[in-house]
Amino acid sequence: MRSGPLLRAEGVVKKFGGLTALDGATVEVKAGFFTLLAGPNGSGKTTLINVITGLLTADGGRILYEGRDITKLPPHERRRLGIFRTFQTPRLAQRLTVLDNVVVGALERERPALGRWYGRERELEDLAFRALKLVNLDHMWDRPAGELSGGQMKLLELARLIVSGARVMLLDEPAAGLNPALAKELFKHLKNIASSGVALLVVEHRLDIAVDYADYAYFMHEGKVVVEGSPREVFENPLVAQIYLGG
Ligand SMILES: Nc1ncnc2c1ncn2[C@@H]1O[C@H](COP(=O)(O)OP(=O)(O)OP(=O)(O)O)[C@@H](O)[C@H]1O
Repeated sequence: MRSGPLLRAEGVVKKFGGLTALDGATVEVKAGFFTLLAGPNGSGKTTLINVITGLLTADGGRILYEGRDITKLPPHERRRLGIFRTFQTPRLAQRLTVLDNVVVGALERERPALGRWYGRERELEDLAFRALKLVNLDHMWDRPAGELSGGQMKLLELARLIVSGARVMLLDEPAAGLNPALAKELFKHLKNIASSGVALLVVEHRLDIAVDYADYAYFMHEGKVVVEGSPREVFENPLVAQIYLGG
């Protein structure tokens, strides 16, 4: 496993008019690690994800990927490097089977060289099936995606990301709307995905339920990282409690 970070956002500044949403935020994401990005509402978490994907242009700081400065790359080129994000609502083909939804994800990755899969459909399905196994959806492989529960659709979207060659996954509140038990179930799968070698950065403000699954945590406040360390250390830091209570 690589020891340096795959991705580093360094001293990122982002202003919206007179409001400073990011005020020199620095985070690192390592391959094989599940990294948590926590903080109260409005602390800049989503803005940071948007700057990392290139959806927003930073006013200061830089984004490094494998040590290379990608601050000026447009979003589609960052995607090509393997930097992916999910959206609140999964984008799935409802009438295709669960397995075929993942196969389509794999084909998207190979778009310039689709022909190379002719006669190798079996191999492609095996790849898709392995991704389904990672998120515990393999038993549903032949069901239409439209029949899945909301939580299962999120898992299917993650399986698609796995086969589409994501090396960095940025997930903005993937457990939003899930009760604590289901959220923990999701975090368990996220831990497996990270262990498979992906650099995973997950926005979640409920530190208490994520603490046992993540490897590292950043806590943001007013556009800065104010506490970082093991999730347990961050969770138990008095400043963190104070900020949440104050908010
Ligand atoms: N497009 C925008 N235009 C103006 N202000 C914005 C914009 N996007 C975010 N902001 C402001 O920037 C600050 C940081 O917002 P951001 O959404 O990044 O916080 P967050 O930590 O993700 O919060 P939440 O947990 O509520 O999603 C907030 O004050 C927000 O109102």
